[in-house]
Amino acid sequence: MISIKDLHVSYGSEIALQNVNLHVEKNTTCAIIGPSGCGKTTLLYSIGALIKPNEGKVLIDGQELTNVRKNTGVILQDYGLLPWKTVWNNVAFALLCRGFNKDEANEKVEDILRELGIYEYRSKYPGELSGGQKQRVAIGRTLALEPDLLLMDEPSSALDAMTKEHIQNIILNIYKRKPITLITVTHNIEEAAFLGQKIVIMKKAGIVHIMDNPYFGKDKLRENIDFYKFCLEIRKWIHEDI
Ligand SMILES: Nc1ncnc2c1ncn2[C@@H]1O[C@H](COP(=O)(O)OP(=O)(O)OP(=O)(O)O)[C@@H](O)[C@H]1O
Repeated sequence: MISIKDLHVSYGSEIALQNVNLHVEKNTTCAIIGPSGCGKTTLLYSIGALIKPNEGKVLIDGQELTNVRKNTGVILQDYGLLPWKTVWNNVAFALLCRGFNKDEANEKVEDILRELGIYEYRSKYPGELSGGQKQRVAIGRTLALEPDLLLMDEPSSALDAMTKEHIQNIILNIYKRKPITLITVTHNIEEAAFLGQKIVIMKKAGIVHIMDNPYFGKDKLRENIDFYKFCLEIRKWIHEDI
């Protein structure tokens, strides 16, 4: 479980987070949504220990977070792929750095590339891939390390509408097959409602509302009118003057 207590983060005189409190149960998903500059990325980075809070703390499974955890996977907006390595080697590299031997790494790389439907691109370089393919490689590279907590910053923001849905489906299916704790930062209301069991709505430097998502994981969600009504409820909270 993730437990965030009275978190405060400033960049110089800019207050990015103030008195933020949040609990996310183990192996559940949570989407963080809010306008640009409200502190979403700062909150995600605090959970990943990529930045240290000025005040307050983050506990993961009861342990106070003081350093980057081995079992936390992070997928950032720009994918972070190594342009001089092939798809195969981008994923393998992460495993070799983690201490897997070559045979173990190769076995895992093949499994994950097949699972994500990118095995056929294994010899290509990131520069030869579409945005959606790059994102799948980035997801594969992180998932190969079998994290128990996955943090994603705008996983589909750079993608067109169809590819966005495809990536969201892949993420949801991966979660359904093997639940881990999944935290997604997004600007996109549909993405939040699709990927978040819990929807955290932020406004300038704080959380203004938390919603449980009764539609999470349901079949044919995008054909369900109630799903879009739920999206409208989220929208009201984002646009409400508080
Ligand atoms: N390195 C930094 N130095 C100074 N100010 C920063 C830095 N990073 C973020 N900020 C400021 O902190 C506030 C929160 O930024 P953050 O990136 O967390 O917001 P966000 O909600 O993720 O924004 P976006 O949706 O545009 O990515 C903003 O006002 C931003 O300008």
